[in-house]
Amino acid sequence: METILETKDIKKTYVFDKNIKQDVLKNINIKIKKGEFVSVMGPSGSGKSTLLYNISGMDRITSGNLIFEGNEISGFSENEFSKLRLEKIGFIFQHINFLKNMNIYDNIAFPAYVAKKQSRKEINKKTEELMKKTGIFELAEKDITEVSGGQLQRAGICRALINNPCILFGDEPTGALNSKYANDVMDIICGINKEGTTVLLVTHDIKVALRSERILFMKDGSITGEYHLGKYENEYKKREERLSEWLMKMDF
Ligand SMILES: Nc1ncnc2c1ncn2[C@@H]1O[C@H](COP(=O)(O)OP(=O)(O)OP(=O)(O)O)[C@@H](O)[C@H]1O
Repeated sequence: METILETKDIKKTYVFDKNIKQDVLKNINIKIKKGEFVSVMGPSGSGKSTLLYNISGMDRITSGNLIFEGNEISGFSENEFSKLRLEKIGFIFQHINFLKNMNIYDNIAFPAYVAKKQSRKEINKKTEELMKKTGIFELAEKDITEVSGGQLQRAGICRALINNPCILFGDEPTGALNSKYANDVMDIICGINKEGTTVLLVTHDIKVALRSERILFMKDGSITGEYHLGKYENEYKKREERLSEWLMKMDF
């Protein structure tokens, strides 16, 4: 299968002052295949979110190579990264940051208005389609303060998908939700993956990781293990046993 995203020896170093540096990502080499569903797990502070932000173009790596759809992008300018994020990348945050003076519908459609790749008619069609798919169509006119956390998270997924990204990143996308909402959100993400979108999530939650086909384990800024679960089917119990056993071996 074709690789959509590859990292070669990427590093991220935070410099606090002249003498204090922290290497948060240390020579990370990963390959994500087109259409794959990958989760990143690991202890708190191991660098999972930093990895996600750096490989999605939200933040800049310190050194190494970042290859997206076969093109080296680590040297991109801010403008080039903005364009790439807008057109090719979807990102679901744990705590969605919506614009306060816009209703849910316009918040979802906003990145499409900015990208100017779709006509108004196409944007409306896509927005409605996504809102129906995630079960929030009736909330279109609502203010962001008038909906539940689970509904807001679904709206965040719609916004992340409005420009038809090739790859969807999520930083603890179910972290702020109760288990019912978390399950619904994961059903939606799995559905999107089945339709062909590559998904890469950071999670602490084994239930979320169980939906993915491959788990990367991070410790102290390095990928220290990976586990192939295979495509999510119905053999939930067996997957849970296998993954729990592996995570125990990884000291998680
Ligand atoms: N902007 C920043 N400036 C300085 N240090 C940072 C910054 N962002 C993260 N760090 C540090 O990098 C390390 C890794 O943080 P990161 O948030 O990536 O870990 P994580 O594995 O996602 O943790 P958690 O599971 O708790 O969210 C931590 O020591 C953190 O303090």
